[in-house]
Amino acid sequence: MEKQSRSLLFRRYLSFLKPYRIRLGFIVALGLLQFVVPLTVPWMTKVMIDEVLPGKESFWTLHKVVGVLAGVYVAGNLLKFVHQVAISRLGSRMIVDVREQLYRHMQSLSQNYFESRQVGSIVSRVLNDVNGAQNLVGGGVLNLLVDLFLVGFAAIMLFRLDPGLALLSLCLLPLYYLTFTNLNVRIRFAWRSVHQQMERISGILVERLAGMKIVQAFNRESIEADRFHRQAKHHYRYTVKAQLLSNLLGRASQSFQDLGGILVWLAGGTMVLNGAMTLGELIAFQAYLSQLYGPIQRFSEVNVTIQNSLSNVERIFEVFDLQPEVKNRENPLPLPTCRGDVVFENVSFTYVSERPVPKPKGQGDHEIVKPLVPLKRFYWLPPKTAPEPPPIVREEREALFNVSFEAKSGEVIALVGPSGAGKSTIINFIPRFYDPDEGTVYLDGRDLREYDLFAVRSQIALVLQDNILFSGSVYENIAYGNPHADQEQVMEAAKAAHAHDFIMEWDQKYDTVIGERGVRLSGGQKQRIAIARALLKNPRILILDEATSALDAESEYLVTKALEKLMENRTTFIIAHRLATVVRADQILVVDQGTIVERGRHPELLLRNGMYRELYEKQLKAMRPEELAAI
Ligand SMILES: Nc1ncnc2c1ncn2[C@@H]1O[C@H](COP(=O)(O)OP(=O)(O)OP(=O)(O)O)[C@@H](O)[C@H]1O
Repeated sequence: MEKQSRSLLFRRYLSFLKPYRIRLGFIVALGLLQFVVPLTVPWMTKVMIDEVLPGKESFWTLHKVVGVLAGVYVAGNLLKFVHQVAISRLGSRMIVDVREQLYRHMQSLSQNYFESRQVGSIVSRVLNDVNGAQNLVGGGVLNLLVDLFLVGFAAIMLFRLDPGLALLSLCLLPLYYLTFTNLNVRIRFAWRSVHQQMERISGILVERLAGMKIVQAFNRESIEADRFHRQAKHHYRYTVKAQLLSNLLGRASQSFQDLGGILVWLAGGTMVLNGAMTLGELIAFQAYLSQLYGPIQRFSEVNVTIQNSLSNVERIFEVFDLQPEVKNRENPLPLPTCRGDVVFENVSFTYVSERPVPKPKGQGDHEIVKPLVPLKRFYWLPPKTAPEPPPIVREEREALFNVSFEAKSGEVIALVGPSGAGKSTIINFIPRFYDPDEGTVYLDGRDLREYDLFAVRSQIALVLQDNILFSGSVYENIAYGNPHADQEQVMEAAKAAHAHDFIMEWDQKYDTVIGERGVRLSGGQKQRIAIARALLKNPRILILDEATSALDAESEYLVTKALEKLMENRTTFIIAHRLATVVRADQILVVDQGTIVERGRHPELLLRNGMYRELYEKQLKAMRPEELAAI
């Protein structure tokens, strides 16, 4: 991420307030009134002491002054209430926008982003960080604008009452500034540690909760609980440190305020005794002084919120600053109809991932954030930049070299080869999850990158090995393939996918709610619902990462039938694990170490005595008699 000064970060964040300019103006105006009204109080105290109480005015004047004072208090309170409500509503509204835009942006990011991060740490940005950032608007920060006016007004009044005394009372400010600057930078770093630690906790927590079966099967509960305890303990430590520093700053600014007051009592008291100042003037002076120090004191309190929230905001903008690797060119071509001719021409690709430098074994723990501290011990000026990002290693893994092949519309292309050969990498280029580093993928004769990304993806459906179903009803899961489909079409798709019968056996039928990732379903059922979802999309190109090996014979038969239906009249790419599919394919590509080593139809390849024949014979040996009969 580009290094950003805090003020730039603050301004970028506040740009989310742009649509609410009028509301913001109203809030600032209310805030001004809320503070200006009580500013009249010290002046009225002076009038009371110097004019009303010594008996220079009538009782009626006393009543009038007290009446005005009461009015000022009531108005002040009312204004404060309305002001607070308006601020919290604006803060919440703004956070909805930030969260929405962040989520939209995340969805536009390339697969690489999701593959190189833990789900929990991504979730932590959308939920925890955005929540924390809200306080920048809600937690009294907007009052600071108003406080600026208040400080100015109080300073003018102090100089009007007595310039010499005013200078004396302000001489502590430079010292206060240095204390503030140096404590402040430490508070910011402390909050950064807190948020980073929270991200680590949530990364591992989500992972372990999703894989609870493995945790329990390997009896790792108590080890996992210990890990959680260790992470939470560090989060606690960092939070305590951040709060301690914040508290220290609060007390320091209170002490400066008290010291200022004492100096004024000493010098001002002497002046009153010498007759150079009236008692009322001294009391008014003290009151204005506290109104000058009040905002400064408040600022040091609100500063805790600012520092905390700014480190959240930093993390939000880290995500906003990431650019999708795969995106539309300018004026992309529409793709209203698609034949489904796919050509790969000399495609090469290297996976590049960037991750923090791993700690050497025995030196530290990747589950715990190292406490972050400022670079210098003392700052005369507030430091301008964010801290250095952790050192990153760039890992490159060459995955494909010069892959070329041609798939004609309606053909079935099977990709076979050993694990890690590059089969999934090849099919990832078709929906543009990645773009090739070299070479070109053509669709209907044109470079895939010339088309609108959304249009390309709407022509493609995927049925993956580990089919992800979302929490919701079966109906919603199938309709995910085409939100415009009606009930009849959803049922048609389910029938074609051989899913209708088992769905109708459930009490709630299509309304049955399936758990997160479809845990209540068997492997074969999940697969058939995923096929129904793909059928409903009615794609021109179909990508199957076929995984029928884990299914029993009955499910496999039904899934195969469903797949055959799904493949009719579409260009189909299959990462084939089952010989039955491979044997019938129009073209078989044998992939090994990132290149296509053999290609052709089944009988030709068998004759070649190469890698295909080897794979074929290995599978043949492992086959059940009924599978052999099917071939
Ligand atoms: N996101 C990634 N980042 C880095 N390397 C990757 C990534 N995905 C795959 N690879 C690497 O690229 C190579 C090809 O992987 P790929 O998943 O395409 O193989 P595959 O033939 O589909 O394997 P399998 O049949 O086991 O699924 C492997 O060495 C793999 O480790």
